[in-house]
Amino acid sequence: MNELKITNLSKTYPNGVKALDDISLTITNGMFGLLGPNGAGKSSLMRTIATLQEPSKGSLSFNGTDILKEPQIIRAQLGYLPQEFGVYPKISAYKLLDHIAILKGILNNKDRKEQVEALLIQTNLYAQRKKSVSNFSGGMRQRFGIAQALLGDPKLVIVDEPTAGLDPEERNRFHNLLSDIATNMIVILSTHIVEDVRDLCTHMAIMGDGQLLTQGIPSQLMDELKGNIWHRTINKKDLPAFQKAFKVIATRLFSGKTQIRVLSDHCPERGFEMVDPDLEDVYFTTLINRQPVTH
Ligand SMILES: Nc1ncnc2c1ncn2[C@@H]1O[C@H](COP(=O)(O)OP(=O)(O)OP(=O)(O)O)[C@@H](O)[C@H]1O
Repeated sequence: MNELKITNLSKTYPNGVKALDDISLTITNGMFGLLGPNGAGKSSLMRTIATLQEPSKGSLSFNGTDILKEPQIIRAQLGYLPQEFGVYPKISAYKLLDHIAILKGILNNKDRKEQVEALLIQTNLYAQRKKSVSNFSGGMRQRFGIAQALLGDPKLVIVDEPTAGLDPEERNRFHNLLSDIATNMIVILSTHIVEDVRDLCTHMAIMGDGQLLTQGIPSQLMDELKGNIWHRTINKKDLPAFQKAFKVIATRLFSGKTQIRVLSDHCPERGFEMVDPDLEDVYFTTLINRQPVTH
């Protein structure tokens, strides 16, 4: 079992933005979902774990090794799919993956050929191996991104907002690929898409304004809200009045009608119906309450 331990981690950028504020979190094998709105600090946390930037305070250890003191230990065991992969050179997917493998230190020709071919097959890109990645669709690029992250048999894989812009079929394919790899390693999925976490993750945390607002097992976090989520269809023009009177956590359109979900430990008023909490309720309730977890 691998263990990533994050203790009291803070990061303030030179411009004064406090992107991470005293984060403590322990992550073990499986898919871990890190949810938060834009600017919450997810990418800052991912880059710090990947040792691409140093924290201002706090410590980070991987399987007992202090990775701030010995960053090469995590670098050798890390696969990273960043939010922006940059520009792809106009060479074939096979050649590019082979090149990245050399950069990762896989120098034995036979081993490298085996790994590159196996990963192209695993990510369903073998048939397209002679095509340039710059001509790939968004979904194919993301699968290529996973292939490069898996080179060298990592124990920790970080994927930052991987499904943004993918169509439902590609997203599904990408999800299956991620869940297949997460059995023997830690996979951290950083996203603002609640469904990605709901579909894939055994553990999760929610960040807001650089702070860790909650963490736990998705089903347990949903159970904790049982009896507190109420639903009602309203006229759109009445929305401001409902927002004034109740804690409206979400507004959804369904067949052109406005539906609201309200957080309350009792029936807010006649016409509301109690519903089973979903992960979006956990997410929005957490962001509205904004009480960081204390350790
Ligand atoms: N290199 C940097 N220098 C200064 N400020 C930064 C830097 N990188 C991020 N920030 C700021 O830190 C805060 C957290 O940003 P970060 O990118 O970590 O959040 P995020 O949750 O990943 O959001 P997004 O999904 O938009 O990437 C934001 O206010 C952002 O503007």
